[in-house]
Amino acid sequence: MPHTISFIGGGNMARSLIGGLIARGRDPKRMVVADPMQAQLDSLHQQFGVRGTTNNLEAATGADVIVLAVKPQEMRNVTTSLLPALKNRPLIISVAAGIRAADIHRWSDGAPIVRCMPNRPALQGCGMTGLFATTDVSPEHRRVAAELLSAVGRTIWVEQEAQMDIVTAVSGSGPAYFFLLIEMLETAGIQLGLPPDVSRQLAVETAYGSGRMAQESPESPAVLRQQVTSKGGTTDAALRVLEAENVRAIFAAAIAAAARRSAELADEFGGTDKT
Ligand SMILES: NC(=O)C1=CN([C@@H]2O[C@H](COP(=O)(O)OP(=O)(O)OC[C@H]3O[C@@H](n4cnc5c(N)ncnc54)[C@H](OP(=O)(O)O)[C@@H]3O)[C@@H](O)[C@H]2O)C=CC1
Ligand SMILES: O=C(O)[C@@H]1CCC=N1
Repeated sequence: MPHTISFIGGGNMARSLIGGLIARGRDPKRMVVADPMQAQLDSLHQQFGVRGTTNNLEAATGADVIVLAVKPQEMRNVTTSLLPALKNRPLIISVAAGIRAADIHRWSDGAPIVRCMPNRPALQGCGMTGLFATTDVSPEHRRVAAELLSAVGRTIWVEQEAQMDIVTAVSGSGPAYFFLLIEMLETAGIQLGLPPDVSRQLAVETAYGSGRMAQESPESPAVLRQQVTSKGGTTDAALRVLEAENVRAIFAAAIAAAARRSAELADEFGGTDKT
């Protein structure tokens, strides 16, 4: 019998996971979602047929797996409010940025915790999720968490919890960097004289094709880039501008800022535990 899953928080990330799981055959009747906004619950019900409630405790009671999909700021209150539902030791999966396993473990009175950092393309079944669990989490619970997230894309375990901050910066936030690049390509195309719909299509399909090629090709992204870049040609002209403007340093600083912010969120809204 597949697990019953309770989502606490029905926002963007929960929507991506619920939609991705249902599209890949999970039974919406074995899921429930809790959110304070009735409109949010109605929209999830309409789109995916999943039951909603504004009562977190009701949603969590009897679930085998509880996915905490609220903002890091809410994690402490939400977890402690679920305590009566945690007596049967359901698995807690946290997708919250930053918040450390030891803090959730403490707030939940010792529940097994797997931290997951998925990303929004989970909705399309092509998400990327980094997972981390402390050594006391059983192989069975690790398997359940990995299986759940594998249903909506690829998964990878990290060994050190601090690496989850870096996963968050690279792949959790990562879709936003690619969307920004798509926006910038689209805008540049329009400014140079293309109709907006033509420019949008060129930008989106180029991003899709490049991602697929990077995924499927045995070559590294650096080699694939070189294969597009004819000496003295158009790509070379563009890349020279990007390198001269220090695009690599800009991206390195941006991603470091995201990783730093993840660690800060843990300190601000978690506690002092560091593992
Ligand atoms: N968005 C993304 O791409 C990713 C997000 N994450 C993580 O997922 C978590 C959720 O992010 P995201 O989905 O973007 O945020 P959203 O704000 O879209 O979703 C959070 C939802 O939780 C609801 N909520 C607020 N308080 C409570 C409460 N006490 N009990 C139940 N539900 C509550 C919010 O309602 P209301 O709006 O009314 O406050 C909102 O609908 C975060 O911790 C984030 O770090 C991880 C990976 C990627
Ligand atoms: O921006 C955020 O904090 C969340 C975590 C990763 C993606 N969105």
